[in-house]
Amino acid sequence: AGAVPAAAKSSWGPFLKSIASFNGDLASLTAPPFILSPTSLTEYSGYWAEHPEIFVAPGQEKDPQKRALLVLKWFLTTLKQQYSSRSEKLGSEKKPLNPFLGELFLGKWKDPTGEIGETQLISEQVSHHPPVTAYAILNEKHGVKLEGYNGQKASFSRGTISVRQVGHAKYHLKEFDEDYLITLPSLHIEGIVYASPYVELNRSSTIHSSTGYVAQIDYSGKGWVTGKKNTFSATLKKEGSKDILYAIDGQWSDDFTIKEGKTKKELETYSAKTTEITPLYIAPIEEQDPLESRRAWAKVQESINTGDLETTGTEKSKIENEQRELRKKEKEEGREWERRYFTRVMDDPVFTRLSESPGLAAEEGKTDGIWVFDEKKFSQVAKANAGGEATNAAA
Ligand SMILES: CCC(=O)OC[C@H](C)CC[C@H]1O[C@H]2C[C@H]3[C@@H]4CC=C5C[C@@H](O)CC[C@]5(C)[C@H]4CC[C@]3(C)[C@H]2[C@@H]1C
Repeated sequence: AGAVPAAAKSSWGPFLKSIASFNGDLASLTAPPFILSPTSLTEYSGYWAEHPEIFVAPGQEKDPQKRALLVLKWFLTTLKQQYSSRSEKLGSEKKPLNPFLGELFLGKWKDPTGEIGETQLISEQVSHHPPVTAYAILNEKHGVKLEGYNGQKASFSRGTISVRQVGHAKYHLKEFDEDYLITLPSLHIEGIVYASPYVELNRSSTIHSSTGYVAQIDYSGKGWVTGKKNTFSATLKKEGSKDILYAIDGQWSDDFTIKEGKTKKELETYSAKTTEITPLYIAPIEEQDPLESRRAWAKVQESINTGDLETTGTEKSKIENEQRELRKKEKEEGREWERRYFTRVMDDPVFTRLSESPGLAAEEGKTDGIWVFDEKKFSQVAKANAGGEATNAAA
């Protein structure tokens, strides 16, 4: 991780004091300027499919057991970008912009080859207090749909910030009418006292398939055997069986190897470091909806990038004041902000069926509702936009 300029270190002291009285709301932390990222948290939903070819691979596999392995492999290949891409690119973990209610982040991974087809990203901040981001990633050609939502419950102790993720991801294969319920790993931020924070994943997470396969991923961080960071070991089993069908071991930010459960035969080694990611295409700012992150935060992002703290402050307050006005008006009119692509339900059949599987502590999804992608709303927006284009063309 990059060294922190001495001057910046001086602001680290007050920051460390501020986290000593940390109340669990990450957005409330007064992060020092060098930790502020110009990226909004709504953009993090894109980390789920930066290798579209791996994201759609299960849709082309006829054998259900191999499909379950390909879903586990895809999940593991998303971890490096999810949890260490800021450290790799920017020298340390950063504090993302805290999205406002209704903020959108829309993009697509194009496919010049024609084999993968286009993969669309829809990310929406469906709650501000507490912050919850819902997302859907759609690939029509292979009938693959990922939908999910996540929030964070954070605490601070012994010099590290621990984050439990609330929510889940649901990977659906249309051709096989198959679902995979994915739980989100807990994490903690190491290196805070050295003013060079980075994420390490804790404990374990699971993937339960409607075909009865269970993947468990155990994150051992600085493995006590290897001493290497980001170490994990994963197994794929049939529900109720002790037999390991496949075992995957290694580092989610580097290499990991897929082995046959019984024979330990090495089937494949994946290199997270060398596998190219596909860039996400985002519409130019002038074509974006005012609610889209990079248009809404443009002035704040600009001032963070130029280190102009004062403008960052004033531009952020403008957005926060606009939001307060909107909430006040909604309250007076007795209505709630209309989410554009997602709906909150108290029960989701797939979630219920798969979360009954033993060992899946998914109770948090049941407390204040589950956010699901609303196909009806999506097609209405698409029609409205298409209509819009048509009228522009007509004009
Ligand atoms: C916050 C003040 C400060 O300077 O703290 C020092 C550090 C920057 C720690 C706080 C921030 O660390 C960031 C890491 C962020 C998570 C990274 C990846 C993901 C996966 C994604 O799928 C969902 C979101 C999630 C969990 C991010 C949530 C927000 C985190 C914890 C940032 C912290 C504010």
